Amino acid sequence: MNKLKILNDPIYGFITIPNSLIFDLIQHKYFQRLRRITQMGMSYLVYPGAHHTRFHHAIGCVYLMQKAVNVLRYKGVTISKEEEEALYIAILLHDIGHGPFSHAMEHSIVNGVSHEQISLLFMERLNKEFNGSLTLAISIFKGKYERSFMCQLISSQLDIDRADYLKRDSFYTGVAEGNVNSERLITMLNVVDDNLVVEEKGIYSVEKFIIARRFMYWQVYLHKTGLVAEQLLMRVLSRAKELTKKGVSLDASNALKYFLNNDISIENFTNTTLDIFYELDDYDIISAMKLWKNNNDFVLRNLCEMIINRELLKIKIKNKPVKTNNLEKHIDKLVSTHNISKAEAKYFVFSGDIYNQAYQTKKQNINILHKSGKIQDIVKATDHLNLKALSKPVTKYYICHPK
Ligand SMILES: Nc1nc2c(ncn2[C@H]2C[C@H](O)[C@@H](COP(=O)(O)OP(=O)(O)OP(=O)(O)O)O2)c(=O)[nH]1
Repeated sequence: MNKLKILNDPIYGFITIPNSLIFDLIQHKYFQRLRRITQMGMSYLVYPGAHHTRFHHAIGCVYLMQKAVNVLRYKGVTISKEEEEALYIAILLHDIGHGPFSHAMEHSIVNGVSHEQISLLFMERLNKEFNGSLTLAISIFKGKYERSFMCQLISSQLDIDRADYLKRDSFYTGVAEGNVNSERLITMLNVVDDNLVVEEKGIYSVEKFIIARRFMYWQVYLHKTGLVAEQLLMRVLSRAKELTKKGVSLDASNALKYFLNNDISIENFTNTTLDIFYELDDYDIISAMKLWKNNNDFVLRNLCEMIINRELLKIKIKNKPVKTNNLEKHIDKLVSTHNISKAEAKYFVFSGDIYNQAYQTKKQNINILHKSGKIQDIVKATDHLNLKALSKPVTKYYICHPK
């Protein structure tokens, strides 16, 4: 069977699958599941085109990693065949642990287990099945491999992940401001003492990249309507769990029922849990909400209806934390109009905060290599007045309540 396939990607054009192991991993049912996990959670309720999946993103990342390997080798950096393959595997599988709706449900299906931890569990399982062929990829993914630049290509402030998702999310949402020139950024990469650097002539592309990511966070990923939808989605699951604990039987797929019935944290995330997690994707959640919107429970029924019919709560973004009496006012109103308890009303009246930092000065810095050989953090190397200011973390606050 010919395993050297070519995929057609709307962003980069034809993507060649580099070898038969990568092909077998793509064909594997664990990876195919990513076709059913949306990349941007509920953002498609705001940007109707944003229906792309983790599958698209992972394949795009492999393409960019191939570019990076070629560019670095051309510049004289040695990368062995084994290292090259490990880089492709690590980037292909870096998001394999994302659950339904990606970030939107990360903290509601399981307790305190990140998608990176679940990605690692899948990689370790696949490593057994593929007789140890993923060992080096796992070491790179964990950031343990001694050649740091390889770990930095997988996870840093200028990594292949970000280079793909900004461009891809910009394409599928139609938000032009996120359209970074990923291929030029990669062309500017180099390695000094096994650390990733960007050549001086790439400074303006790096500036654009940092600003584009900031724009995408505030304008797209944390868009207030997407935010309220994702908050409602989390509440659907916590209400469903609460009802299940009280003995109410809810219709759902077996996989979803398992996570409603069991509080899973990293300590009890067993091999069986992983098998069941593999069964779970966006479709389980959508199907359940379609059934639950007719449930007798006021809270569950209304939360599901709001998402399915896109009749969301009102949301206001503020620069200061929301005052308790502001929340109480809306809670009391809901209690009296619907004759429900305060605890039930709190499913529809809540506040929270959102946070973003365009560039972190203290970890996984983006380093610029000057022609003189000097290496400098981008914040110091640039004459862009705003870049230092953009290193400050920004927190905003929100309140949600019925219209
Ligand atoms: N709708 C929505 N999408 C989000 C949110 N946070 C992140 N995303 C999307 C934007 C990107 O397509 C992708 C970025 O997250 P990943 O899990 O791929 O990477 P990671 O968390 O490492 O991102 P980072 O390196 O911190 O930028 O997820 C969110 O709160 N809501």
